[in-house]
Amino acid sequence: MTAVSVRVPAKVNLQLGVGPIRDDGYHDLVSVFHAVSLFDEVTAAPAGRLEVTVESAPYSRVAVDGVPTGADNLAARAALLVAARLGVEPAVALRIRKAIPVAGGMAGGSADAAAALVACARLWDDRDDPALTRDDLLDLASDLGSDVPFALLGGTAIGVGRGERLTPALARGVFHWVFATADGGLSTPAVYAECDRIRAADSRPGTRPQVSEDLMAALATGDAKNLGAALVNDLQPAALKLRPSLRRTLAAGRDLGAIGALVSGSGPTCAFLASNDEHAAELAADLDGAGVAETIVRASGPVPGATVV
Ligand SMILES: C[C@](O)(CO)[C@H](O)COP(=O)(O)OP(=O)(O)OC[C@H]1O[C@@H](n2ccc(N)nc2=O)[C@H](O)[C@@H]1O
Ligand SMILES: Nc1ncnc2c1ncn2[C@@H]1O[C@H](COP(=O)(O)OP(=O)(O)OP(=O)(O)O)[C@@H](O)[C@H]1O
Repeated sequence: MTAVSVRVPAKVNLQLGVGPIRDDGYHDLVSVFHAVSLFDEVTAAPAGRLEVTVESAPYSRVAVDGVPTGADNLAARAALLVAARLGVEPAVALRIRKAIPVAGGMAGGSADAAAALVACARLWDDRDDPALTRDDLLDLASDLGSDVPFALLGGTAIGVGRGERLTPALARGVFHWVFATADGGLSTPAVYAECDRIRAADSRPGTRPQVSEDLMAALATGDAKNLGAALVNDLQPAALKLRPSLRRTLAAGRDLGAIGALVSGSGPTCAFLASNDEHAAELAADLDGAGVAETIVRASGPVPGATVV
């Protein structure tokens, strides 16, 4: 069997509604996920034992030094789960080429896990009579992390529960984005904990979130301006508290004409919506010049989830 490569997209949450903390430590969410054209690639090749290498993708400047290469890499954990389910040895070399910022709020580790699930299933499962269905892969994905199922699905989708229970959303057209990455990541649990602290200090435990009607209407009609106005992230105040410099980044994007601006997921990457491709190119150049970010990258969405290439 030869090597299998899988390309997998980053995500931005168009809406991230966060409910009160649950007994299991997670928060009930309403998450409108949107997959964008910033891709990691995971190649799975037969090997003597499980090995992981991580590098920056060609033409990308992602700092990969903090990413684990042992069994705690999410892609390695995905390979181990698939091997256990199929009753085979996890004898695979996983080569991860990253363009998704690490600990950036764009679900890079989750994307690699989803890619490894697909790559290992293709490598080890019977093509004519597969033991693992798409639903089995989605179940394994949700065991790996709340964002992993969406990285399999891609497109635009509403996630509830921890964010792992997905329904595709009706979305028309293509949206053009500019992402401003930051130097150094933010820890997802730390951002959720800060969100709880802010709410406790305000005596507001958080209410059960609802899907934004305005957002769904903007998606269904492909109206970028209305989408920009409807973007919302309940984790943003916490991310700004932990990384105050992001206020300047968001303000710069708005001042330079972005039609929507928000922190992506748990941050610290900031996402800016442009009216069209040309506007995105201008906004990216202007944001680059403003010096308010580590790197500026353009992407469009929605794009498909983890795909064999
Ligand atoms: C911020 C988002 O990226 C938005 O899509 C996700 O909610 C985070 O998803 P993820 O990184 O896949 O998160 P997981 O690996 O499942 O959980 C990491 C930690 O994030 C917090 N967490 C995550 C999801 C959730 N619904 N509530 C939480 O409180 C918990 O502290 C948890 O221990
Ligand atoms: N394949 C991987 N790629 C990146 N990080 C990984 C990977 N496997 C494990 N990790 C660990 O996970 C941590 C979070 O990284 P990740 O890039 O997934 O963050 P994130 O994009 O903020 O996540 P999310 O948006 O899902 O909350 C990293 O600090 C790293 O130690």
